[in-house]
Amino acid sequence: MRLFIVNPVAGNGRGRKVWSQVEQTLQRKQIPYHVRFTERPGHAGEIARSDASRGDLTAIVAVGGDGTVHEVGNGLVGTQVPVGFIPAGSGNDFSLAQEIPDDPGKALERVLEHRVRRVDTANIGGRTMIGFAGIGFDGRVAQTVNRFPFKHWLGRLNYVLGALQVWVGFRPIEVSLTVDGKPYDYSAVWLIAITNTPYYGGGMKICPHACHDDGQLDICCVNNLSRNEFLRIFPSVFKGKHISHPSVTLLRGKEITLSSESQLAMHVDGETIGQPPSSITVQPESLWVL
Ligand SMILES: Nc1ncnc2c1ncn2[C@@H]1O[C@H](COP(=O)(O)OP(=O)(O)OP(=O)(O)O)[C@@H](O)[C@H]1O
Repeated sequence: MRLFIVNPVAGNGRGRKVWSQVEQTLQRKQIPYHVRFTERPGHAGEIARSDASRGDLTAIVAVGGDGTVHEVGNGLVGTQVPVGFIPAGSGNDFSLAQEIPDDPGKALERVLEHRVRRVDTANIGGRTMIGFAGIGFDGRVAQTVNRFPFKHWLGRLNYVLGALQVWVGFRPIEVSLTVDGKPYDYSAVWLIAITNTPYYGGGMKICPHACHDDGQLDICCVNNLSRNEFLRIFPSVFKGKHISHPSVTLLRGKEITLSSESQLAMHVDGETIGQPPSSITVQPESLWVL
């Protein structure tokens, strides 16, 4: 039996509409299912965590956006219950990375095929990162976008508008990193992205070579750029072309430690978490995905 966890407010109510389409198909095909609707932030994770141990579930399917997948994935990490995804959010980077179709009917077909793959996640201070995290500029962009009153109408344009708003006042910071024990000191850092998947922020290909099952985390650090130069190279991230710029450094490793004198803003899968923890560790093949 599959359990569908539906976030009715994802994508400005798209979650509920997408679910009614999916439900009609399940009923027409006489496929048994359970459904639970989320009632508050964090609820999808609570449901996934408690229902994963029921023993009769073959999969838990998130119907919503990246925030819903983040919560359900956090509830299922380390279990053998796979997470499926029917995209109904505004960004849906997880579906881009996993090549899950935007069309709810096709996404449901993929769930019903039940082909399980194991993917890496990362432990970030006890919270699980499913796809991507960001520190600095993009931590602030996530904070800004999550507060936009019109977030749900703008889809992927949110991140462009959020980025422009943060760009105006952002002050680059000093950050020291270690990656698998090797130290790196960066001055005037705009952002550090840590990812398992190439995409984040509504389709930006920040770490174009990231792979979700290589047992490694990909890191992109952008530093020592003037405000105007940052804006000039920004569009190139949508095609992953930013990586040839001399201010962009790519690293890869299993364990990252971070320290900075400044207050850092961080997001994990687009959810704002405030000050980052001091270490981030890959959890190889820890989540089963449909
Ligand atoms: N019933 C609810 N009422 C209010 N908030 C909810 C409810 N259920 C879930 N949430 C919260 O809604 C937030 C947004 O969900 P989600 O990220 O899935 O959609 P989205 O923001 O439209 O999509 P995306 O993240 O892909 O842009 C999440 O932080 C989640 O915790």
